[in-house]
Amino acid sequence: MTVLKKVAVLGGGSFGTVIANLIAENGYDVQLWMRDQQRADQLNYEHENKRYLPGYSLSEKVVATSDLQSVVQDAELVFVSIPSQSFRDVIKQAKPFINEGQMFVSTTKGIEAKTFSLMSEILSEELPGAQVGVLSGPNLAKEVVAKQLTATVVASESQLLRSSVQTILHSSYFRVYASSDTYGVELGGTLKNIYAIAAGLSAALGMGENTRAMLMTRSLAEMSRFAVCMGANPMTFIGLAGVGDLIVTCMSPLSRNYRVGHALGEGKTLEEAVEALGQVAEGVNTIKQVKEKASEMQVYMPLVTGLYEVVFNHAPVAEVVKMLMMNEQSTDVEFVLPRGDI
Ligand SMILES: NC(=O)C1=CN([C@@H]2O[C@H](COP(=O)(O)OP(=O)(O)OC[C@H]3O[C@@H](n4cnc5c(N)ncnc54)[C@H](O)[C@@H]3O)[C@@H](O)[C@H]2O)C=CC1
Ligand SMILES: O=C(CO)COP(=O)(O)O
Repeated sequence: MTVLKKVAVLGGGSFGTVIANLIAENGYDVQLWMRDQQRADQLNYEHENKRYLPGYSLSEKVVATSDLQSVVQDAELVFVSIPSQSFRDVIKQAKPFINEGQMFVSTTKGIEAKTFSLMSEILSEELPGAQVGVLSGPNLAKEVVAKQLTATVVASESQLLRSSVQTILHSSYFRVYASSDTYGVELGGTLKNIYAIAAGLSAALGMGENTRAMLMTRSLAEMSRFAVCMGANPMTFIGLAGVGDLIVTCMSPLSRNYRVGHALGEGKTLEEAVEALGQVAEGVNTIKQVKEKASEMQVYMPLVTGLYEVVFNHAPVAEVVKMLMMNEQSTDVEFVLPRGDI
């Protein structure tokens, strides 16, 4: 069994706090890096993250600080829960204190603008001597901290990293499966955010459950088609990090992406919807990045294209829906396996 002496989490938002708490509840000391020392002091004193997880009491073994060096230096395992657009910046700040062989696990479900890099790629680029992995699955932060039975996937080429993460996170209510398809697991968690926005939007417009089932199933087909073109294993998409996470975020008002979509459906502007949320909704940026990449790679993604028109070009939903429902049917084959031409 892996014995870890020092474990750290970067990012004191909803999910970083949840990961730190899972580790602490398993009996390990864990340091949580937050950029604001006042908030760190408050968390240490009250054992609660008042801003992101109000009302949930945290283990006393979670120790928060804004001193990045003391958190990452000599930590064998570091989880990174920083929103995608700040991720590289934080890793660059941490870089001077990092040594060869440390393990880094991203829990972030987004894509860096301009580079189309996923977070594991940023980690490998910035920290060439590190062992890199990702954690993804249907893991709504508030349900995990409430100890609802949950499963997730750790993916990495490193067997040591996979088993270390399983050891440190696994508990009676949190089950950790392992995968070697890092890219597929990470892409699944990232792409589903797009469709959660569409699901929230359709719910606010009063669309029915047949519609939601169609949307989710065709979303899975569309994201799998894209992922295969990008080199991921399509089988990953029928697992927790694919369809599992798609289900939870398209069904739950706890999902921030779903809530952004819902607010748009209620007539709010994108700016108002994001502002009211006060937390990260990665899917908003992901729509843009995936739409661009899909046209570059010539991948057919009608849902992404339609949602882009609604969210960024103010296209009327009714027109986009009509276009989606009425377009040329002769090419509609539900799926063709095993090449992944889904
Ligand atoms: N909340 C959830 O249920 C889950 C979230 N995730 C993913 O985890 C990532 C983080 O999400 P959440 O923690 O939920 O977001 P959040 O919005 O709750 O918190 C974000 C945290 O990052 C910090 N942050 C932002 N920019 C920073 C910077 N430049 N330097 C230092 N800290 C910075 C903020 O201060 C805040 O503490 C996202 O990619 C999300 O998709 C993954 C699984 C579940
Ligand atoms: O990824 C998540 C659950 O698995 C959280 O989704 P949101 O970022 O939409 O809240």
